[in-house]
Amino acid sequence: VVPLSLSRLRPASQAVAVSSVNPLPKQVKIVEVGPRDGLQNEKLTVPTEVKLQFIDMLSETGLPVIEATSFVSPKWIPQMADQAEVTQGIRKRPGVVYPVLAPNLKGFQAAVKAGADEVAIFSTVSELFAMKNANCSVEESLQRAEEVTRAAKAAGVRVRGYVSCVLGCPYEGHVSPDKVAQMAKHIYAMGCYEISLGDTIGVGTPGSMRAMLDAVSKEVPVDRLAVHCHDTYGQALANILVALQMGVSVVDSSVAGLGGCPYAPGASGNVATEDLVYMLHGLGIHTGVDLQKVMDAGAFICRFLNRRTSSKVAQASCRL
Ligand SMILES: CC(C)(COP(=O)([O-])OP(=O)([O-])OC[C@H]1O[C@@H](n2cnc3c(N)ncnc32)[C@H](O)[C@@H]1OP(=O)([O-])[O-])[C@@H](O)C(=O)NCCC(=O)NCCSC(=O)C[C@@](C)(O)CC(=O)[O-]
Repeated sequence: VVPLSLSRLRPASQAVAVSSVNPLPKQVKIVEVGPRDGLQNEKLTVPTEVKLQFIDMLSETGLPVIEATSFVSPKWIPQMADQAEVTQGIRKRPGVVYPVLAPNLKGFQAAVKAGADEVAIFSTVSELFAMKNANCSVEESLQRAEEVTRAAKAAGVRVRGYVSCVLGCPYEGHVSPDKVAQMAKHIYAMGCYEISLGDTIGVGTPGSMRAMLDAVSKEVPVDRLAVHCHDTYGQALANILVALQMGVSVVDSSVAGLGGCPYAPGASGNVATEDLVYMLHGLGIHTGVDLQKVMDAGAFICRFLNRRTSSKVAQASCRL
């Protein structure tokens, strides 16, 4: 396990020009990643019927996208071994999309067989992270992604793309915004309809988020970008606010702040969906999401996992 070293990550310290920002979006699409990113790192095996009840509860909240599971190797991520049963068992609510992660063609084919109507591919800017996370080089991860996007196009399946470690890598430290921009451009050109920029280890600041989005939005239209912020250093909401100010209107989050990549040592969960919704509604931004129902889903899964929610909003609402 390589510890997160602040000196190697060189957090950006440039001034953020908040006075010259764009108006905030009127509406934000929230991509709930709790059932996948949220659960993939949990030691306790969550039974399929609990996962399905969790997803069904999330389906009732107004969330438009719920990433349900991942078709990765069960040897690598045992928690996702029931990917086909989960995909088949969801009570799909009309209007809600249920993407699944597909790291390679084998995963894609299994996902389609199980009835997935959207998949997500992933790559990264870090050679060491690619090796730890997917046992391949960055180049190989792109080849796999290319195979998936080609097969998806032929099958009429939409593909979302992730770029990981966009604000820092647990193994390589500082990441150049230009490198992220080139990777995002590459994945976008493959045919992904949206590129989610992952601060996998949550080391970004509003300064580094701004610098990275400045570079990426020169290569990919900003309305095709999403941000995916882990909250390890408590910067996620601030980083998301900067992204909104820069025109991003799609944000990934995880109910109860669950999550983290098993191959990103030291990283904590995603920004909590409850906290994100609270902030967005406070800014007058429409999400279509019912906060109380999200808190109920968070309480349900936390009860099962026997853990305290990481959502500050859920914690506060219990005290009130
Ligand atoms: C990518 C692989 C599969 C390569 O795994 P590998 O071992 O290098 O692949 P392989 O092709 O040599 O195959 C080895 C075995 O795995 C099987 N296999 C091969 N592919 C599959 C598949 N799709 N589903 C099920 N089984 C599969 C294959 O059939 C074979 O089985 P065996 O012959 O040994 O019995 C592996 O490294 C893996 O599953 N890694 C897990 C990666 C992962 O899930 N990471 C976490 C998600 S990414 C993330 O969290 C970041 C993100 C997206 O949230 C954004 C952010 O925060 O930045």
